[in-house]
Amino acid sequence: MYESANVSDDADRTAFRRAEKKYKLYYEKDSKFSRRKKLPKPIDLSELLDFKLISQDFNNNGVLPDGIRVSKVDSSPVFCIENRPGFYFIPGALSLEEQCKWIKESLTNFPQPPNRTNHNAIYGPIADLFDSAKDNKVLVQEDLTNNKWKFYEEDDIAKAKQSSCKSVSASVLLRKLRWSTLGLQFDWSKRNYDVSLPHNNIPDALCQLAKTHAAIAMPDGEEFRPEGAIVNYFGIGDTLGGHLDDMEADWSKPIVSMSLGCKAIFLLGGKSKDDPPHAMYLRSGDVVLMAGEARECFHGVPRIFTDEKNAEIGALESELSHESGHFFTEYIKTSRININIRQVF
Ligand SMILES: O=C(O)CCC(=O)C(=O)O
Ligand SMILES: [Fe+2]
Repeated sequence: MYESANVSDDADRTAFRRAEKKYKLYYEKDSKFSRRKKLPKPIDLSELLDFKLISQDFNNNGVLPDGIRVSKVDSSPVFCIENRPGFYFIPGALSLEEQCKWIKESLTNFPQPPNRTNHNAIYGPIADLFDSAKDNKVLVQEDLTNNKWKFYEEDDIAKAKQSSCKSVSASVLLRKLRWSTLGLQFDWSKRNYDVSLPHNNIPDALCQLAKTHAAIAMPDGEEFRPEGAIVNYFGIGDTLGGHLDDMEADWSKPIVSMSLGCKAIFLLGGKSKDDPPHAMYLRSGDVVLMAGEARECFHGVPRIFTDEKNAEIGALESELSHESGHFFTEYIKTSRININIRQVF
C-alpha cells in the first residue's frame, strides 16, 4: 500500500493508476536549479474538488457544484458526492486546538508500545521515539541474537561504533515512521486484526470525537464504536496507493478519517480501479467518512504538498509553535498525519 518517491510506475493500466500518476510528485530533471534545489514538476490541479471553496460558496450564496449535495446543515455543512453514496466530507471539522492536540499525540503517545508501528518488524518495540529524536539520541543494536535495541546519548555512540554494533539515529526513525496502530492492533503482514496482541483502548477523547463526527453516517439509532485506529504519517514524496479497507466486519459503519498537517490530494475511486476517481484536497482539520457503498470504493493519497504556498498550514504552525515549541512545528512543516478510526466488529 505504501510507496516512496522515485519508485517507477507500472503501465498506466487503470483510470485510478493514471490519476495517481497525474498527481504524484515528480521532479524536473534538467532544471537549472536542480543542483541547488530539486524542483517539483507542475501539475494540473483544475479538476480537483475543493470543499473549502464549495463550503464558502454554499454558505455565502447557497449554491453547489453539479454532483455535490449537502447532507446536513447544522453549524457546519457536510458534503456528499452524488455518485459515491456513503462518502461524507466535513471541511474544517477540527479546531486548530484539536489539530495541535492530535498531532502531538500522534508523535508522542500513539507510537508507544504496546501500539505497533512499521518499525516493530525491524527493531522490535521502540519506546519514547519522539523524545529521543528531540534529544538527538541514537538507537543501537545491543544484542544481535535477540535483536535488542536501546537508545544512547549521541556522546556514547563512539562505543557502539567501536564494537561495530548497528545503529540508527532517532530523528531518522521519526522521519521514517509511516504508521502506528491504536486499540485493536492491525497486522499489516496478514492484513488482519490480531486480537491476541496486547493493546490499550483508544483514548476516550479520540473516541468521543470520532463518535460525534461518525453520527451522520451511522444507521438510525446506532452509535459508532471506535475499536481500532491506524495513524498514517506522510513525509515529502510519500503516497498511499489505491486500496480498500475491507477487514472490518460491518461495512455499514463508517471509517472516520481525520487529516492533520500539510494539505494532500485524496482520490476516491469507484468499486473498480477502472472507474475514474474524484480527486479532492484534504486540509488539516478536514474529516472524511466512508460508510456503506463508499467502503467498497478504492481510495488513496497520491500527493502531499510541503511547500509553503500549497501546504496551507500557516495558522496551524503558529498555534503549534506558540503552545509546544519548534520541534513539532518543524516536523509538521513537511508532513501530514492521518488518523482513521474504525469499528472492527
Ligand atoms: O490518509 C488518508 O487520508 C487516507 C488513509 C487511508 O485510507 C487508510 O489508512 O486506510
Ligand atoms: Fe483507506
